[in-house]
Amino acid sequence: MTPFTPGRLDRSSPFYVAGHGGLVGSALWRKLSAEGFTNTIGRTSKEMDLKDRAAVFAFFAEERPRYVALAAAKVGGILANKTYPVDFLSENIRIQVNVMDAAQEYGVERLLFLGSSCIYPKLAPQPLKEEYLLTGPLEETNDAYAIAKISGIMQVQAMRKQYGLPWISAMPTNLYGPGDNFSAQGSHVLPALIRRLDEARVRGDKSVTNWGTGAPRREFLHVDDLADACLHLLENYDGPQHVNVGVGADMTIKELAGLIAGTIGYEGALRWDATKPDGTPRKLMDVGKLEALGWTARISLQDGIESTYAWYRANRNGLRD
Ligand SMILES: NC(=O)C1=CN([C@@H]2O[C@H](COP(=O)(O)OP(=O)(O)OC[C@H]3O[C@@H](n4cnc5c(N)ncnc54)[C@H](OP(=O)(O)O)[C@@H]3O)[C@@H](O)[C@H]2O)C=CC1
Ligand SMILES: C[C@H]1O[C@H](OP(=O)(O)OP(=O)(O)OC[C@H]2O[C@@H](n3cnc4c(=O)[nH]c(N)nc43)[C@H](O)[C@@H]2O)[C@@H](O)[C@@H](O)C1=O
Repeated sequence: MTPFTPGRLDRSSPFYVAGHGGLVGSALWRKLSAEGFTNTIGRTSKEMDLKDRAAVFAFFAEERPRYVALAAAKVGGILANKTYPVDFLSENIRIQVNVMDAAQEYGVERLLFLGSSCIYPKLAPQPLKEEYLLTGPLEETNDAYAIAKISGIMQVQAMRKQYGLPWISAMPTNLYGPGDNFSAQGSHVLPALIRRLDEARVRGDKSVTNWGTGAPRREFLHVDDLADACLHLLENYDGPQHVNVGVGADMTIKELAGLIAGTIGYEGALRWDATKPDGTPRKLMDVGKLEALGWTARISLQDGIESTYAWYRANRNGLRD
């Protein structure tokens, strides 16, 4: 078989963005539009439930996408993952299996699967290198989700082995940006803090209480940088190993809360509720592989928080619960 050489994607070929209405999918959609893609396809979960295998096969038979970005998933923060492990395992596995099986059946040329940094062992050495996958036990608050994501990486690798398909996987660190989920219970920490601290500022509260000890360290990547990295990978990378996507720097949750409070002008005290889970102590990506492929993040955390806060203020009345 002739080895596949990645290169520029054809701008007029059908490109299906699974999950095009979500945080990542909508950023990918913006990126593809800005790059001149003219045949981008999306379906909401109401229009097509990706858990419905027959519907997914019918869609691929009809639309015949040449490229696919798999950014549809059941996604949530630490509490949602801890509370609903069955949903995070079962829904994600079904979505991935249906989309990838149909993509194989209908000859999709390039597919990018999106996983998450939670695939790595809870106590893996830092920074997290791609080869640390499956070297130790997972973090308990999101092990079901992580197993679903690991099975997605495996499915991509299996498609490569069995059918010679040049499909790839990317593992983003914690993401944020316009279109994020700002719900009180289900969201990730960065949007949760923007909302909580802004509401406290408006009410004039003297203090706010956040989850956990504030000691865990996390890395935050703006979703527009992620979308840029996804297209870069599709045009410049082919290989069985997943590729980390991050900025290569992290901070404590306490530091993040201080940064957000400063940005939005909240001057009250920040308190911590240690009865809530901390999750994994640290998740810092080694981004050496991606840098060697010629990509680095561009949006600073300060700029990203400012623009995300502006987006939140402009859209907060119509947000999902
Ligand atoms: N957010 C983060 O911090 C991180 C995210 N990721 C990964 O990025 C990807 C996208 O996440 P993100 O954009 O944040 O998630 P969102 O929750 O913002 O978006 C999820 C998308 O998936 C779609 N979807 C979910 N279930 C179904 C279904 N049964 N049928 C059809 N569509 C469905 C939703 O469609 P609809 O809105 O129409 O229901 C929505 O468009 C995921 O794979 C996630 O694991 C990785 C690392 C960090
Ligand atoms: C992307 C990633 O996201 C999840 O893992 P996580 O990194 O632990 O994500 P998180 O953003 O929810 O929490 C980060 C830290 O922040 C603390 N924290 C404080 N206050 C709030 C708060 O108000 N909300 C939330 N959610 N966390 C808070 C919280 O206690 C924790 O210490 C998984 O879905 C996982 O599967 C995954 O892939």
